[in-house]
Amino acid sequence: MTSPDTQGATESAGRVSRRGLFGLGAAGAAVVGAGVVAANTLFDEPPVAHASSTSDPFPFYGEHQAGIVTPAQDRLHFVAFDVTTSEKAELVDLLQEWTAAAARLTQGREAGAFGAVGGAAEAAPDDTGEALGLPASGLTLTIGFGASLFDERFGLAGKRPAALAALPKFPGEQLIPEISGGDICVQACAHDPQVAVHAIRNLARIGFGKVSVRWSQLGFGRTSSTSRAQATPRNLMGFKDGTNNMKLEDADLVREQLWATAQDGSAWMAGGSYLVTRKIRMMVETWDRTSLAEQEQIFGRNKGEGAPLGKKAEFDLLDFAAKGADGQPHIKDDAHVRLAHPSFHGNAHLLRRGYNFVDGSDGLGRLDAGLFFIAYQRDPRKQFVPVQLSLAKSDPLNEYIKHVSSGLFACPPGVRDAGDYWGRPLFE
Ligand SMILES: C=CC1=C(C)c2cc3[nH]c(cc4nc(cc5[nH]c(cc1n2)c(C)c5CCC(=O)O)C(CCC(=O)O)=C4C)c(C)c3C=C
Ligand SMILES: [Fe+2]
Repeated sequence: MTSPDTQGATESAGRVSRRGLFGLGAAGAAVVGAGVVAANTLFDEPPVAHASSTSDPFPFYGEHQAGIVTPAQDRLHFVAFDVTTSEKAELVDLLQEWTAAAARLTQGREAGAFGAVGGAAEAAPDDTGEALGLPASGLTLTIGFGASLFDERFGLAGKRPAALAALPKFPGEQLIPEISGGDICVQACAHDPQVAVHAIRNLARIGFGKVSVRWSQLGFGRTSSTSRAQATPRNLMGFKDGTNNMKLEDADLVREQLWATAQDGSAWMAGGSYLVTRKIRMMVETWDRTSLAEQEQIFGRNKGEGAPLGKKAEFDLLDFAAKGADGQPHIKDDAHVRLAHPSFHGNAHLLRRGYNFVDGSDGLGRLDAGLFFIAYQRDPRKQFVPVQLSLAKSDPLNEYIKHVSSGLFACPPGVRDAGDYWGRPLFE
């Protein structure tokens, strides 16, 4: 683990981060100005293994992409791109450029070797500059490929994984096509919103002429824990969300239910995972006029502790058979946690990693707010789909929510080292 102090020491020993650049003073700045190449070679230093504070970096290289089991950060900028070039070689070039930029950005460095102020005055800077002086802030960048990328344009049709099958139409959903789907997505998570936005902005800048932004979403206040070391946060309905989530410590579950394998049918996805996004708008004004008892019955947990109804503590086990003095089950048959529970879906788990969103108000005095639901899994056909079918059919929560956007992406395995790039096994 690297404490802020030891990280500072590493910087003075040679690593040039955005923070280091500003700590160098005039003499150091002159060295950086003359030494763009030097800054680039220093970049090969191994990253720290774990982030110990909210400013530290997470490793970029590894078997799996960061941003999946990584303890969920507080902020999100999610973007979906459409690919506009029809040249496969240009797409591969872009993925290589993006990977190099992502490797730098996630370590708290600028997007390009020259940076916001180190290049020629006549050229546009290769970093936009708004993160100068900011640390890595736990930034992770996670890429995914949508089903539409596997059409005829790039000769990938034969490599489309069966698990990337279109999601069925769910009862009640009101999807807006313009904010759904996309050829490529990038999920940026960080503890500082400026760092997440900076990363996506620079990837979009690098992609100019090859991709265009289809839609994007900002999120705040993670609505899940992905590690037992994290406290369970609350969603905008005021309930603890993420209690029974898959956690990185659940090694067997993570291996069985999160990571795709070559035996699943698409060798290039081995070590990857499938991502489902759903923008779910909440009618918060209606919810806020609903009694506490009804709110708790809808979820099947109490609002204060997050405990299962009939139990006391948050992590007490759900008991769907337990009945109260009135002979009725504490947790109703249509409670959200019962409908979504793995035991009713062939032991199907999800790794939920969603965020709250508030996109201002809707012009009628109502908050345009809700949950940007994110879930990773090994096969959405066996995991997200059955759970969501059951929720869409019977969940009383539906009176207060509306699904307005949907995305499904195949997130490839991690980038192994500086010679590798996002999606290489797919394109080779
Ligand atoms: C299809 C998957 C799911 C969608 C969509 C979904 C929407 C949604 N959920 C909440 C709030 C809570 N969900 C909770 C538990 C929970 N939810 C899902 C799946 C979906 N939720 C699962 C698999 C579970 C875990 C069930 C279990 O095993 O116990 C909870 C309880 C706390 C927790 O365990 O996380 C809350 C609260 C909202 C508000 C929402 C849509 C807006
Ligand atoms: Fe849920």
